[in-house]
Amino acid sequence: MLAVNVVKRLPVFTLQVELTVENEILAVLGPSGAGKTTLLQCLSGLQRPQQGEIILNGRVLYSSVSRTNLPPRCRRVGYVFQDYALFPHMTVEQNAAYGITGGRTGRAGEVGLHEVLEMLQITHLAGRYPGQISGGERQRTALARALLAGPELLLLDEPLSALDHETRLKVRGDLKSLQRRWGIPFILVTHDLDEAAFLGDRVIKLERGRVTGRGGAVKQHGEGSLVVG
Ligand SMILES: Nc1ncnc2c1ncn2[C@@H]1O[C@H](COP(=O)(O)OP(=O)(O)OP(=O)(O)O)[C@@H](O)[C@H]1O
Repeated sequence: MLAVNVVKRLPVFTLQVELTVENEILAVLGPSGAGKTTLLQCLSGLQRPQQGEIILNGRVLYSSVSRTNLPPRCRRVGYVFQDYALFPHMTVEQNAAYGITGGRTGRAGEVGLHEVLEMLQITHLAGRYPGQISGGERQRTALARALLAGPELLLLDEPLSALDHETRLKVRGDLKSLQRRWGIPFILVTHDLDEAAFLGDRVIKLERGRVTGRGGAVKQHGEGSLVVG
């Protein structure tokens, strides 16, 4: 379980978020500039909050009280970036294998590289380079790399935004079953209400750094409003 309570001052507002996430998908919805990426970066260790704490399965990743701030590589937090950030000079298999690090425990130890490639349906692309595969396939490769690092939490920043409509519909179903199979919390950032409703077991809406809506289910109610259920 992830427990978060952070405060981070930004130039135009203060990000102030308190939430817990079980082994489920939390969708974070909100307009551009609301602080969604900043929140993910605080969780992954790429940015440092000013106050609060972040606790993942009982491990303190950040605490302003005990002055703890684990570096990203020690957090066991996977991050799939909006543009997937694959290494262009490495094949699909090499990119995915980059996630495997010696001595780490977790699902990556049990489930090997080839099983993950198989699960994500990219085995036949193992020898290709990122420039030779589609957007959806690049996304799967980035997911494979993130999962093979054995994360206890997976962060996905607009994971479907680079995909066309049809691929998006397919991949979002796959993402949901992947989370069920992997059994760790996923936090997924999106602008898209429909996507949040489909993917999120729970949804929060972030505006100017504050949670302005929480719901178990999102219903479209007029122009993009969030009905807290
Ligand atoms: N390191 C930083 N230093 C200064 N300002 C920052 C920093 N990171 C983010 N900001 C500012 O904080 C606000 C929140 O940005 P953030 O990228 O978190 O929003 P977002 O909700 O992810 O937006 P988008 O959906 O457009 O990606 C913005 O006003 C941004 O300009």
